Amino acid sequence: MISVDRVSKSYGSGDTAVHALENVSLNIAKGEIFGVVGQSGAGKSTLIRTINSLERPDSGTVTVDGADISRLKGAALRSARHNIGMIFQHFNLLSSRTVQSNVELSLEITGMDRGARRKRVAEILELVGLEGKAAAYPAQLSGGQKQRVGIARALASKPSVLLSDEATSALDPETTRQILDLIRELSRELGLTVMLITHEMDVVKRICDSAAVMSQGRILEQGTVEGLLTTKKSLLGQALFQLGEIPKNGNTIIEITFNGVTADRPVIAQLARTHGIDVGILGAAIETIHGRQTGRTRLELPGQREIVTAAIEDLRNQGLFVEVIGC
Ligand SMILES: Nc1ncnc2c1ncn2[C@@H]1O[C@H](COP(=O)(O)OP(=O)(O)OP(=O)(O)O)[C@@H](O)[C@H]1O
Repeated sequence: MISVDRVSKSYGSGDTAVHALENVSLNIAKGEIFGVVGQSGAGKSTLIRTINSLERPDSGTVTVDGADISRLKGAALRSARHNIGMIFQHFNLLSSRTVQSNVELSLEITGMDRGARRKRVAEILELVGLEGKAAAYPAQLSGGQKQRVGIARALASKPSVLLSDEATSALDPETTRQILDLIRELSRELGLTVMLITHEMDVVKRICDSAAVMSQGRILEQGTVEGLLTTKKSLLGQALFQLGEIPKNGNTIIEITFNGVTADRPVIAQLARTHGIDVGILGAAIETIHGRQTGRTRLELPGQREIVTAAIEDLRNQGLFVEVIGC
């Protein structure tokens, strides 16, 4: 649905040039929720702006729903842009207009008649949980309600793509969860493809199917969230699963990676029972992602080397990924 192919974009020239994007490639499938994470200045906003064509890449191609958006002009570009909705950190609502009027504005531009606009606004406000709020002004709404208006406005013209630029960064944790859940529901219900940029790893964990980590204009890694989280060397995995120092006391220290299938098995109890090992849990970072458990646990296995080796072998034979990280 969205394909970014070897896109580069610099600002300025010569020694002072800033390479905001360097040879960036990614593919987002229809209906997928794709997160882009990275520190400030990583190039996330530039990337999102090349996707809605607010920026033209210096080289490379951006295709959205089959349209080469990096090269379109005039009416063709305007039409391709109608297929892309966008939501923002600070909502960007017009304070002098009601909720109804804010949402309707995006439909006026498409030339839809007044009756059809009213009907569509009522529909979309219900979808985002704002029925009864059509006559309210932005100042009368909570942050979460304002973002719901932002989402309604972005989706009013039935785009197939939603771009989110730090849409939950100004919201408290509970409201963030509600808005993320709403985006996920809408994506599933409407078959909407979502690309969201964020500096919050938790956002990725909560709703994304796939993610890319950016730094200094480059993509450092990308893949499915489950894949990234269970890959030990993954930056995303490390950021989410911080298990602290490895003790050096002569005991064997292992890490078990759970990949969604095995996490609900009583692995540790079984290890203690079957092999008579007095297992110590040094840390665990298990998350439920899309209803499946994913993560790592760090265990200390005291006792005779042969018994511990046999126990590790046993875990591996159960299909678990086990690494010995200290002994
Ligand atoms: N219009 C511009 N002119 C000059 N430099 C720019 C422009 N827009 C972005 N940059 C530079 O490009 C780099 C990438 O910026 P960008 O805004 O894409 O990063 P970001 O990851 O979105 O950061 P943030 O999270 O702070 O918004 C930065 O070094 C920034 O200073």
